Amino acid sequence: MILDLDIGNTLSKWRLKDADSSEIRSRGAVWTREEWRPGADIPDLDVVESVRISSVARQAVLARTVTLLRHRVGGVHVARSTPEALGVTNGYEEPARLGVDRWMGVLAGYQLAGGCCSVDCGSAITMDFVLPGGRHLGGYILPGLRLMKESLKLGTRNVAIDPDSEADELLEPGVRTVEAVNHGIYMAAVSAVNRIYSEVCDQQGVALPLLVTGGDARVVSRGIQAPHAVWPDMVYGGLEACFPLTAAERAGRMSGAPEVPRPVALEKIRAGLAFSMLL
Ligand SMILES: Nc1ncnc2c1ncn2[C@@H]1O[C@H](COP(=O)(O)OP(=O)(O)OP(=O)(O)O)[C@@H](O)[C@H]1O
Ligand SMILES: CC(C)(CO)[C@@H](O)C(=O)NCCC(=O)O
Ligand SMILES: [K+]
Repeated sequence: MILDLDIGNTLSKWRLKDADSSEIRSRGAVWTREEWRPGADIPDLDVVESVRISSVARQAVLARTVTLLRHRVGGVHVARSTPEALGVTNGYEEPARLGVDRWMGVLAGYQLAGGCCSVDCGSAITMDFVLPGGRHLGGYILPGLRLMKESLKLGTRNVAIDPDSEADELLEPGVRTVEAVNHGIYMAAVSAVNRIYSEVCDQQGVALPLLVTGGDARVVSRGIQAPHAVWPDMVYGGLEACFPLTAAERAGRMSGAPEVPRPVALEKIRAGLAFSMLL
């Protein structure tokens, strides 16, 4: 079995992948804490042959996790943000400072769709752009839905947006605090994603495929106007591409990769931007 780990600021996600059949056997999430330990909610390490890790937690958390795993597991692969990988050049002035979860998303997106915009709706919402040809431009970081809600300190943090809410319900003015906050932060997030996507496509003169991942991907997706695909395993896709271990991975296939819809014509994106400026 292969253990894939995506250690975020809030949650550490894991999945177990069968190295022979490439099937995902189990998955879960635990709070990111001081130390990552196998336990009731974490897989049994006895069945694990290799581990692949993407971590944006404090260095000490990663160091302890790796030390613990090296005692028990043969191959431990830790992803890093590098100046170049898999045909993509990192756009950051200091490439190592780009969050490795973003870098994994960019590499997975590029492998799947070529030039693209990758959006990760987690503790933070990040957007990254790669042009066809592989130049990563850099991106945007904004607070995620939960952080925006907590920062208001209105006692609404535990009332999450129902992921099944319709986008047009969330557009309406709220008539209770919880509703006003939920609708407000939702609009802040989706307006930013829609605007940034359109602006960058306009500036670069290319309509890019759009991919969305992260804990809040499903709800944010409902408000994204451009054609896009939700890919919950996008960060894991980057790990598969960087450290291919199975036959399918060596052939360039990433588990759970979605069909990516063709982007709308650039003229349509530009017309949308021009229209919103007129009002
Ligand atoms: N059980 C959960 N605990 C916390 N957040 C959850 C949970 N389920 C869904 N969410 C939502 O997922 C978001 C966190 O997404 P994700 O799991 O991608 O974060 P993360 O990996 O910790 O983020 P980051 O990588 O930025 O630290 C929160 O904003 C929250 O709204
Ligand atoms: C922005 C987050 C927190 C998103 O998980 C992560 O990618 C990170 O810690 N990045 C480092 C800063 C940067 O990417 O510029
Ligand atoms: K994340």
